[in-house]
Amino acid sequence: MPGNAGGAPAVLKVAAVTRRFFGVAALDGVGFAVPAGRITGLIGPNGAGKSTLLNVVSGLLRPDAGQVRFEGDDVTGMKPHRLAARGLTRTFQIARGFPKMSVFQHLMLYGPRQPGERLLQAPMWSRAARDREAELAERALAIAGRLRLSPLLDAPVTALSGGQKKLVEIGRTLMAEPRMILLDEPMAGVNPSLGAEIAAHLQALNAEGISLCLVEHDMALIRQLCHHVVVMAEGRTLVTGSFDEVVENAEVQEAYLGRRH
Ligand SMILES: Nc1ncnc2c1ncn2[C@@H]1O[C@H](COP(=O)(O)OP(=O)(O)OP(=O)(O)O)[C@@H](O)[C@H]1O
Repeated sequence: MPGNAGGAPAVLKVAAVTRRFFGVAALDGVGFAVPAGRITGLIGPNGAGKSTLLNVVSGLLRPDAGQVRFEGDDVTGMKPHRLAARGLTRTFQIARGFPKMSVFQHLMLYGPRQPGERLLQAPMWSRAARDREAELAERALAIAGRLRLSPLLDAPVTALSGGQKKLVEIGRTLMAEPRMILLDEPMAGVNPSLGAEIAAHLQALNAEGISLCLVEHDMALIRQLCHHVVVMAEGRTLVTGSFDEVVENAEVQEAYLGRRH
């Protein structure tokens, strides 16, 4: 297992975040810090609030109370495209997308553009927009290459396996040149060999300085990948620490594993 977070400064801070659905708190004052330049695992039993938290941090849901800070700035409630422009992106558990579009078109769709620029309106493009589009195409090809998606660039996303879709999700986030990526179950339902490949990609991205925070149920993967682990239960943070520290914790064993020593 990698060493612990070792006092790295926080890239992301979640403070006292509450989010209710029909009066019931899915998040109930949750707070924790994600160390910069590391891989953080966000774990907890079903219904703990992990997906809701990811939705709040990535701007899909507004919290009822509390604050989210990214690189020191208050980004609470900021829309996903603005967060992406600031360097914070996310993947989805089930890849979203447009069934008729190819892998290449998907990647291109998520490249950062200047305000007013639109894909597929070639006659209206300015020279600068065309140059930018060419840059984005080059970037999409490079990302597909590193994720071993090049042979699939022209394939419609519907033709991909679950694991390949997860790779496109990662590729999509990389188009925004992120400094931090939130990943919602990046290996769930993926065959073991592609899962190992995805794990290696995540480690390589992290080695390049991108902070990662992933929700994942597979404890072996959390142990293998994560420098730091945040355990949630019932909408709150139960404990944070290295994998070994959190699994030793009696409250975690009771809440997460359903047993006490
Ligand atoms: N859109 C919604 N409307 C109503 N309740 C919701 C909604 N989204 C989440 N909840 C509720 O909020 C609580 C937390 O759910 P959430 O999906 O965030 O947990 P989780 O930790 O991601 O669970 P899992 O590991 O099963 O995905 C659950 O009780 C869930 O039923």
